[in-house]
Amino acid sequence: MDGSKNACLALLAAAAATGRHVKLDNVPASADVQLMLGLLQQCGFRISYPVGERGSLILWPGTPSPAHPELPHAAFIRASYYLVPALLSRYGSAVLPWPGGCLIGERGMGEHFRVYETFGDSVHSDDRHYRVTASGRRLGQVRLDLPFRSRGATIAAVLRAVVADCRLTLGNPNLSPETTTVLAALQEGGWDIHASNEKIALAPPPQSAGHGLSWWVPGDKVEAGTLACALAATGGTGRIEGLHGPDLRLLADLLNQAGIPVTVAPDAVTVHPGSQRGGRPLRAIASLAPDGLDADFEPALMALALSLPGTHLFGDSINPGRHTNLLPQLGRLGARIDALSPTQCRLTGPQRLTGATVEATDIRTGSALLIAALSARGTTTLTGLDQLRRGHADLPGKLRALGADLTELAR
Ligand SMILES: CC(=O)N[C@H]1[C@@H](OP(=O)(O)OP(=O)(O)OC[C@H]2O[C@@H](n3ccc(=O)[nH]c3=O)[C@H](O)[C@@H]2O)O[C@H](CO)[C@@H](O)[C@@H]1O
Ligand SMILES: C=C(OP(=O)(O)O)C(=O)O
Repeated sequence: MDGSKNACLALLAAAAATGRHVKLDNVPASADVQLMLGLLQQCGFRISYPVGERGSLILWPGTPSPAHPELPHAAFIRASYYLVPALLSRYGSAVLPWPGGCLIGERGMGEHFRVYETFGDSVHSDDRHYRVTASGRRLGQVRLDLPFRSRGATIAAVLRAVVADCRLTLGNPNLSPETTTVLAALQEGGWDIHASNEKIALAPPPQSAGHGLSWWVPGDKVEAGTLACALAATGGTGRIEGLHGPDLRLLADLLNQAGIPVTVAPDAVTVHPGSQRGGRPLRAIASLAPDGLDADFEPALMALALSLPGTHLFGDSINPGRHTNLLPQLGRLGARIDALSPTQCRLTGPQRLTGATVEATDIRTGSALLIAALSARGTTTLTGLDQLRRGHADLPGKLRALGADLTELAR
């Protein structure tokens, strides 16, 4: 299993915010991570790759570029928003194009802006860019409550407190594995952090000049979940290693309830042989609530459900354009799915799918289509591989390792 793209992007921004030398291991070779590294270099951060250590890099502050660079490529990834704190610390302001990433509906930034304003920063935007300007005021303690548990806004608040060298009390935080990975990394650097579902309380290290750090990108839970669903959809068995097992707990519970025996170890998940009969229908509703289903698991579960008996229910109101992307593509394979609303749908399985040409319109639509294609009769051609490559180092290669008959036609 490669490292998680979404955890890695947050860790890279956290490393930049600390201003220290950080060695990062298990960095996935995904396009979004490469793009983030390029953005950091444009701001003067230096990166070296230790010889013979695949997936490792060392990031250090280098010399800031004399002026805030134009960062047009930041428009291609959602996680460029994580760079604001490091840019504020380098240049006193952060000017970035509106973030991109998966086109899965309206993806606001208002909570990020409210975070910065609570720190005393001013925010201005036009139709192409947003600009955050640091107040320059010395802060002792910042308190705020998020209205909903945004992962991006939670990490933004934490990293803003890191560069302000101040205390933070953040109510109603997001504590997804991507967030707790950043919190654990900062704890290693001396930040005093207490996190619960009610709040994150953070205090800076006693001395600001700190030692170098060594962090590990956790295995990609979404990639592992995708592989587990692919195994389950094809009646296969296999063990997926190199992940943080608890990150797969909820997905494993859903599969077990659906009659697919799955066990979770501290660093692996195993899909066992078993019949899919007698299981309960899947109910996969994405949620930002503590212990809610991560939205990025839902498309793979939908693809799996097409091979499972029963009437299954799905919802993702966090990413309101997800179903708009996914349902028509699954439809090209012959899937019959009832859209109950733009963000909720129902399907009855098992269904016979037939190979066709389909498009990975976003990362998780691409992986769901690979799962559906593996259980379809005939050959499926998947286009839009750049989306898959944004999120994964080599998802097709891992599916091949599990026995999939899958060839990449062109790079
Ligand atoms: C790089 C990364 O980790 N991306 C993940 C992150 O995206 P994303 O950054 O969208 O996730 P957040 O949890 O921060 O936000 C969820 C949703 O809340 C809304 N919102 C968020 C912030 C804000 O300031 N204003 C606002 O309106 C947006 O519609 C957004 O789509 O979490 C999503 C939901 O789990 C995942 O699908 C994405 O894979
Ligand atoms: C939605 C995703 O990514 P991003 O937020 O970077 O667009 C994803 O990883 O599935």
